[in-house]
Amino acid sequence: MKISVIGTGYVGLVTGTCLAETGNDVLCIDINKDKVKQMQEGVVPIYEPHLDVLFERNIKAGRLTFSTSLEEGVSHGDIIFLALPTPEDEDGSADLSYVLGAAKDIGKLIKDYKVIVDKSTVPVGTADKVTQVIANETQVAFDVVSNPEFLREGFAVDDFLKPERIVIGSSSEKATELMERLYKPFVRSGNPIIVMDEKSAELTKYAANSFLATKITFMNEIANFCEKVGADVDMVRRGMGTDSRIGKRFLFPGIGYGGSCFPKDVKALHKSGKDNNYTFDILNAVIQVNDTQKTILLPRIESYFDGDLKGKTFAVWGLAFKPETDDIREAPAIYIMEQLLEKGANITVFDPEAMPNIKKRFGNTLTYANNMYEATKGVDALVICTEWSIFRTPDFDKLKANMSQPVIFDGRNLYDLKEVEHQGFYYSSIGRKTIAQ
Ligand SMILES: NC(=O)C1=CN([C@@H]2O[C@H](COP(=O)(O)OP(=O)(O)OC[C@H]3O[C@@H](n4cnc5c(N)ncnc54)[C@H](O)[C@@H]3O)[C@@H](O)[C@H]2O)C=CC1
Ligand SMILES: O=C(O)[C@H]1O[C@H](OP(=O)(O)OP(=O)(O)OC[C@H]2O[C@@H](n3ccc(=O)[nH]c3=O)[C@H](O)[C@@H]2O)[C@H](O)[C@@H](O)[C@@H]1O
Repeated sequence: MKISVIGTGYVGLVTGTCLAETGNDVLCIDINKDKVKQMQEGVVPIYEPHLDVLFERNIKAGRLTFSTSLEEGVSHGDIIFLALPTPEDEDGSADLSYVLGAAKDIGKLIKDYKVIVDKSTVPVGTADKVTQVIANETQVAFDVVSNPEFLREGFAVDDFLKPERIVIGSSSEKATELMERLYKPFVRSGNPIIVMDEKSAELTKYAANSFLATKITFMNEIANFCEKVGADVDMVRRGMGTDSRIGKRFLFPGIGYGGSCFPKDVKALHKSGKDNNYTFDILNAVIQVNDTQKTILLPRIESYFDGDLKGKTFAVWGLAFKPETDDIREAPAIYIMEQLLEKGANITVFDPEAMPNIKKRFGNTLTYANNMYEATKGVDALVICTEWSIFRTPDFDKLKANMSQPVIFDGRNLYDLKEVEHQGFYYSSIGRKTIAQ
């Protein structure tokens, strides 16, 4: 099939590449000229495991091409995916200007029947709005489908190629048939394509993300309570997670959820509630608890150093909002580092992939190390913000030799308490007892 993808961020790029992988002729459109040039030269503009192999293969096969021209995009695809940003607006709602702006332009350019697919995460009612905006510009027949994306950064290719489910919100038989045909190669494992109305599909996406954010937040609160009463959240997590009704995943406490989606999507659903005369009390609490959780290590760090961080030096390991990505959007590390800098501390950072993005944001206010050990030379404490595998089994002797004090504040519970105690570290983590030497 001929496919166009408008917007080549995470979702657009993965969607386009994976659809080319199953033999479709895919044209990806982006307004960012530099990005398009880079992609035309065969360079993947983001770090995402396994994407480069598929990307290269499909470009070579001529199935994956790039352009800045929306006109070309509208003429090329029988199915046109909108994978455009829906960032948080000032009032917490999803900013639909990219999606509706593109819809209007598509309306002006459309010459024959097309299926326009909302891949972006959008509030209930957006498919209707997109339909209206296009219909205002053209007499040509078209259908609008809601097809939310559930991929996770770091596992995006696998999630797209082997999805647990595909949700299609459509009230047109013709469009539904085309979408089912397009996705057929991805459901060979027996996972379902769930067809529903557009509004339910739109809400499914917000409900899924908000539920997962709530699950994490609940565990963060349990972790905080564990510290008050002397319980160990790792044990509680294991005890709970073996109940299949609860499940083992997304129960890991830490320094709050971040990323480009959970924070904005929880707020957008909360705001959607307000707009429809419904108060999501639970989401209100989730937003507040997560805001506090992001900087929960700070009072501990301050208290350890008797309230004076001026001139103290810290190593920060992990800057991305989670491992296996270079994405720093809403990364807890950012909030912690901003506050440490404000209090006069010096920081040396290391992350396997996110250093260039952090450099763009923090410039020379930070020192950038070439590896995890270099970051710890002469520091008063190590702060861990992301659970990259490389941080999980460090050489503790080397760390002790490098650091001016053996002190670790761990926002991701990477180490076994007995081991760090044995190694002679002061160790503060989340929801577990503090090891004080
Ligand atoms: N990042 C993720 O893991 C996931 C994101 N989503 C949703 O997918 C949507 C897109 O998210 P990301 O891919 O992260 O976005 P992104 O912000 O990484 O990329 C968006 C791309 O669209 C381009 N763009 C902006 N305006 C354009 C226009 N008028 N024409 C052509 N290109 C244009 C930008 O240059 C950029 O390359 C959002 O609604 C997001 O909530 C859904 C599931 C996963
Ligand atoms: O809509 C989206 O953009 C995507 O949002 C999330 O994917 P992603 O943001 O890539 O990352 P997750 O693995 O879900 O992690 C999100 C945040 O939660 C945190 N988290 C996750 C799991 C956990 O147990 N504890 C925890 O604190 C992570 O550190 C991270 O900051 C969802 O998992 C995807 O299904 C969804 O498509």
